[in-house]
Amino acid sequence: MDYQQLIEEVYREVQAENLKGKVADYIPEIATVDPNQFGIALVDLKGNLYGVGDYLTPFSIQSISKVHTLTMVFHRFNSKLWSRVNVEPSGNPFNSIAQLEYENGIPRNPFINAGALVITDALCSKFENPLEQISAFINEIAGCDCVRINQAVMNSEKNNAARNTALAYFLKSYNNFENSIEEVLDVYFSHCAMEMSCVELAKTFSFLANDGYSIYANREILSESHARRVNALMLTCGFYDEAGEFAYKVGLPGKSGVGGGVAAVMPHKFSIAVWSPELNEKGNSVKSIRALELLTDKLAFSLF
Ligand SMILES: NC(=O)CC[C@H](N)C(=O)O
Repeated sequence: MDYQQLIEEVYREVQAENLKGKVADYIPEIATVDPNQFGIALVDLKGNLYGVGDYLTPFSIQSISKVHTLTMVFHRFNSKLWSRVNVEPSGNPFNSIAQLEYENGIPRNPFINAGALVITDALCSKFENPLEQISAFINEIAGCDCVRINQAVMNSEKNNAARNTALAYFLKSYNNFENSIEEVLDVYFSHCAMEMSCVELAKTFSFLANDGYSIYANREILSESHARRVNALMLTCGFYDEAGEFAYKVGLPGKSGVGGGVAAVMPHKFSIAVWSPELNEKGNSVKSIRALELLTDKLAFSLF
């Protein structure tokens, strides 16, 4: 399969469809990006890179960083941490608070905001400088010094933090929060405000297509069985209340962010990152999802 030709074809067809959505505006700084940008990068397991469109332009990875932070604590899978967060799809918006109350402060999964806050809290308990550790980890698995935290995006989210702050207090009221709320939120907003290009992001997901082994870090990042579990979580929970539709249409484990990025993996073949800022009403990028749907259609295979 000629991957370059494949992604160019997908790119052209998606552009011709002229799909429309809405750039996330609850983080005002994100709303300032040019909505017409669109890029695709694919990285195979030998490290060959393929790209089209704005695949070298950095963008805000937002919730996609929740896969990286989860990976950093995953070896504690059998430990106490996993009584603090579940592994079930939520069927609710990413920032929903309702479910947290009737499930006694245990978030449904690590990818909704409440669950990701628990993971960031665990990183704050584990490390003296959690943000430095997160950046160093992502740089290592990307094989380059590519992580940049966009301070304007970070401040913009911090100044519009009512919902996430409420979630954190709610977790605390159920004793499911160990550190200071301000500290954890700062680390959370900062890792969400990391910027990367499609090609850098695809590299950071490569280990998940490769049974947990990173060809960039030259080491096992997760055991094969843990890598499979992170992929299972992405498949069932990576797109919030659109996870079922993504599995149905695309059939790959993936994770979206409100910056318009989607990263996905085809186990044993490649990782891919697609970016386009306009989102549907579920907070997922319209063009990125359509591109991945066309891609697996043309490849005529997915996980299934
Ligand atoms: N889905 C997302 O990308 C949401 C991330 C964003 N930083 C938030 O907490 O709201």
